[in-house]
Amino acid sequence: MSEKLRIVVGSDDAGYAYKEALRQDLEASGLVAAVTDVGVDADGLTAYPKVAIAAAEMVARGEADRALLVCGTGLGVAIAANKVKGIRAVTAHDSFSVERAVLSNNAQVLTFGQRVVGLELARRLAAEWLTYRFDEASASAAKVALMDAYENNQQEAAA
Ligand SMILES: O=C(CO)[C@H](O)COP(=O)(O)O
Repeated sequence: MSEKLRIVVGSDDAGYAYKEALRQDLEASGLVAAVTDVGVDADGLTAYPKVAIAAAEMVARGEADRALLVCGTGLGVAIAANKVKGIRAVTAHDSFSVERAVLSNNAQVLTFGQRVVGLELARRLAAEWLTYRFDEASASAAKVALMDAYENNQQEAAA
């Protein structure tokens, strides 16, 4: 068994119910070292970019290994998380994409849309997601490195 992951979960109000269900699944799985919930709470109205950026920054700082984020479509939280340096966030609502998000793209952030995907499928996809680990020795690693290199050069040019 691979090392257990530290996972941060978050949502806006449109993703709250799924975020709660997924957090409970993660906590009960026995496959996760720690689950951190960055909100929202039941009556929370925090805009999705704030929650997504808070979660992605935890991953970028090395305080969590991955983030699982939910909004209405999954798209807004992915876009916001991708603004954080070093973060690769994807929306994926099918099993193959969830697998490739980790194995091809080394994405640390997976997002779901509560208004798009059924709860039971989201729960199953999250369970599958936990089992994958990126292989730094794989052929995909050089492709991911190209994205990192572009991002790092952009940062240097802006400095
Ligand atoms: O899905 C969302 C963003 O991608 C969010 O839950 C709702 O955003 P809104 O349509 O701008 O309210």
